Amino acid sequence: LTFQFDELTKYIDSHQEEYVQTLREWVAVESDSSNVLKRPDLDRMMNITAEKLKAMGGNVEMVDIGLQELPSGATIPLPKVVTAQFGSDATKHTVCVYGHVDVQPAKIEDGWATEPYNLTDINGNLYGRGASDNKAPVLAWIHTVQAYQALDIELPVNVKFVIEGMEETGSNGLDAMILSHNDTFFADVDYIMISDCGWLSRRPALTYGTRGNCYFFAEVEGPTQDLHSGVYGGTVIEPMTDLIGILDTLISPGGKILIPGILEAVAPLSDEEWTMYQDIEFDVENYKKKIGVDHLMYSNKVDLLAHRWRYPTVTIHGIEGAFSAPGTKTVIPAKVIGKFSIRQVPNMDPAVVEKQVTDYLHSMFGRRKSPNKLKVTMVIGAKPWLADTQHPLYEAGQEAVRKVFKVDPDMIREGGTIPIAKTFQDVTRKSIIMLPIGGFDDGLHSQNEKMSRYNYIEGTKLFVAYLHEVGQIKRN
Ligand SMILES: NCC(=O)N[C@@H](Cc1c[nH]cn1)C(=O)O
Ligand SMILES: [Zn+2]
Ligand SMILES: [Zn+2]
Repeated sequence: LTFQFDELTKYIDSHQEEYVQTLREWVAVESDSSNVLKRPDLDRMMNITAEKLKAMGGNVEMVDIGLQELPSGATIPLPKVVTAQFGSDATKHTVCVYGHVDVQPAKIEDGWATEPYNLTDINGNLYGRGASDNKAPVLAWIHTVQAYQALDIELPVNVKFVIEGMEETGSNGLDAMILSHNDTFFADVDYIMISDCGWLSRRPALTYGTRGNCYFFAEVEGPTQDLHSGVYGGTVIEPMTDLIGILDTLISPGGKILIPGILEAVAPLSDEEWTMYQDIEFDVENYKKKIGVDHLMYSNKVDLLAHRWRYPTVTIHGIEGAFSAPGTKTVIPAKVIGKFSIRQVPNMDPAVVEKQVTDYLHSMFGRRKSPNKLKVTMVIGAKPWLADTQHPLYEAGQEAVRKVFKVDPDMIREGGTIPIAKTFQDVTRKSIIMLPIGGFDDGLHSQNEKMSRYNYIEGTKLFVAYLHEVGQIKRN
């Protein structure tokens, strides 16, 4: 079978506007999985995804994954997971592409230069929430199959899809779905492909590790209702003061995690890793410029990469119930919920971390002798994932990158989390590769998230080439 790469890339180039228009339609759906009020939009996004795959002749199912329990105790249906299958030739490998079409929240008031849900092209950059994370990569995979179909070129592998709508909130319900479909949908899958991350620089990359994440709520409850801070201040032991006090014991100003046991679990950095990081092209000054800071926790490349990829960190995200609007409300909030997360790395175990954090916060709170009530809950416990870079999947990735971009890819890890990656690895026991097409400066989860046309279109070509390369891997 000769590989008709030129025909395929020409087809992709000539359909660029159509691909951008589809991305525009997808970005217009406010599929924010963290806000239950947006659930109808998220459900609509899952339907749009399923319809797109059906229109291409895929064998599509919308899998019911049960209910989501809300903090109030009420339940709502989780968005359905879309599965699809193209081809079932037993002589070929079967790959399964995983992606998500839910997004992080975004409001123009957060400081966006353009409407977050109106895809806006500025100098070849397509700005919009979810453009890079993860709608364009999912579409690039779909367009890959479509390009083969349109040119009547046989797919070199059978292609399956698993597209979910809860990734940004920890992939609720997906673990159980994978377990229950392991002997059916996943039985003939050979390899799993994920494109939900970005390059480190302008050089294309292959990703072989992600951090996990343990996300906590620390709720401090005091009076039965909010109080006037002048009338009651000085007499009441304030929940917010307690909360800030205990949150401040999590991490030192220099970035050292202060919770006993956490750092002890971390796999030490090997000499081999140190050398690998040393050889990676990473411009520290550029990195600082991109995020708009003069100083970082560390000044040298290896420390920075190691702390981005393979050491844990604590981030305090916000406080629910706190006064945060513009203006000067003089209130004592009655109940506040501190939200923080701890990125996980080998050999940390979320179940152990949950106990370490809960015990530690209760002991710090105990020292305050406060009459208020503290409740600590871990709401997400996602494990880290690490791949074998010597696997033929990675060789195939290198070959495909060379074919499309004429360079060797960086071999990188990702500081973010794909909560389901480790479950795929443990339950299906199939090899996984992460094949990013996002740019290093896409602003994921941030204001002005974007996907460049270049990455979107060349990324589609990369996937086309990659399927060919995977088709070449010898079958056992
Ligand atoms: N694109 C991957 C991504 O952004 N994943 C989220 C998943 C997550 C982890 N904890 C809560 N959500 C991330 O923040 O890494
Ligand atoms: Zn994502
Ligand atoms: Zn994300």
